[in-house]
Amino acid sequence: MAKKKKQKQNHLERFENLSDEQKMEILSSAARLRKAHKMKRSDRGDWKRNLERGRDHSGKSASRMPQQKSDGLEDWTRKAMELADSMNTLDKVSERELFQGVVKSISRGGGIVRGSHGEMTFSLKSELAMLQKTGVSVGEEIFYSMKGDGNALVERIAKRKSIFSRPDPLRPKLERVIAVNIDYVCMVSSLDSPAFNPYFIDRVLIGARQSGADFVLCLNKMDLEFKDKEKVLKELDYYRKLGVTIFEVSAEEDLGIDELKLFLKGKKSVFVGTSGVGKSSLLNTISPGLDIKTQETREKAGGRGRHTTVMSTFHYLEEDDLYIIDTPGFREFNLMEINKDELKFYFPEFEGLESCKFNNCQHIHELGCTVLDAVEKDEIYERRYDSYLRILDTLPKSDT
Ligand SMILES: Nc1nc2c(ncn2[C@@H]2O[C@H](COP(=O)(O)OP(=O)(O)OP(=O)(O)O)[C@@H](O)[C@H]2O)c(=O)[nH]1
Ligand SMILES: [Zn+2]
Repeated sequence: MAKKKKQKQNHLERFENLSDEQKMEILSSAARLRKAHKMKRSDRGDWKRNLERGRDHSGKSASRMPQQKSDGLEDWTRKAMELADSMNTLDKVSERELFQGVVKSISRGGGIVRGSHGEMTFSLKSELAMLQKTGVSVGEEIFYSMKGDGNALVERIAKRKSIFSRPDPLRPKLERVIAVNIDYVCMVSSLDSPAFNPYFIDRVLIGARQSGADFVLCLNKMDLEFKDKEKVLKELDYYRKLGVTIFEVSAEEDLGIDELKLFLKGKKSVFVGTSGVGKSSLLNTISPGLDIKTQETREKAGGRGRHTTVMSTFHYLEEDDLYIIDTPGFREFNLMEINKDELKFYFPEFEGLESCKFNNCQHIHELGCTVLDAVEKDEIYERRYDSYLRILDTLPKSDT
């Protein structure tokens, strides 16, 4: 009995160490075995009829029928491993012809992929769904085979280089992936109308750092004149000191666009921003071919002025060698997988200070806090410190 248990464990451990392709082969086989078993079971017509009548063949009550073995994939995976062992096929996984592509957009159960065959709809191989914790996302690099109907079947997903996500606004524990494999998170803000919001920028800045991509700030509507312009520009200087890349642009007057395009060339960029900052206008100025609906064009078309971009969409602009992912306008941007003790590490201005009296100092009101000292002496910008406190307020406590 103990030996059997060990064998079972062994099979599962070996399964974990297989390549993705081998795993998939085994899972396919497991699914086939399970299906065959189910069909066999449903063939037992008279047994089933007896069961429905509440009696088995021997006339015993159905409640005392032996429990059916679990349909759990784990057991079938183990059986498939045994089968592969006995037939010696594990090391000879068939190399089907696979093509490479990038996921352009997502819809229920699949989406659109841009690959060697142009753009086509795709579906996911069912075993893949079992291997992946989250489904595929926009920007995903995938390997697909061609199905008989001319659509793609995603067989493998490449390791992600970056993941830009946020919590679901209604279910905060649920991660909503905005885009993957991106080089830049390009945040569009406006100088005014809507007002420049550095608190929002600070959150996205942290989200970008977590994702593994670089943060880029595009300050749009630079053509506007308004009384607090100097104040906003001073704020920008502070971000520059923190090492943030900033482009001052005007989509309306085509200012600073060429510089931005040159910077984005050959890189994958996801564009984010709150509604009305001119993200759609900016993308259309970058490339009129994108033809993204702006608030004005929507109103002219009789729309109600609400967002039309409901999902992220990946665009490749061959002429300029730009990879751009457009996203719906965000109303809020919260952070995930970060706790109260970790937030300080996302504020580079806190680095290099002498350590606080308490090594678990959260820099709120503790005695001997060097961050508070530096804020008082104007060595740390108070507005940024205020942002730190506001974000801190929204985060969960550390687990320890
Ligand atoms: N003055 C000025 N206005 C601009 C500029 N860019 C966009 N706008 C105006 O700002 C408004 C909003 O522009 P959109 O491009 O629709 O903004 P958006 O960020 O895409 O907004 P949503 O689609 O709602 O997410 C429109 O009335 C644009 O004409 C700019 O550079 N300067
Ligand atoms: Zn402190």
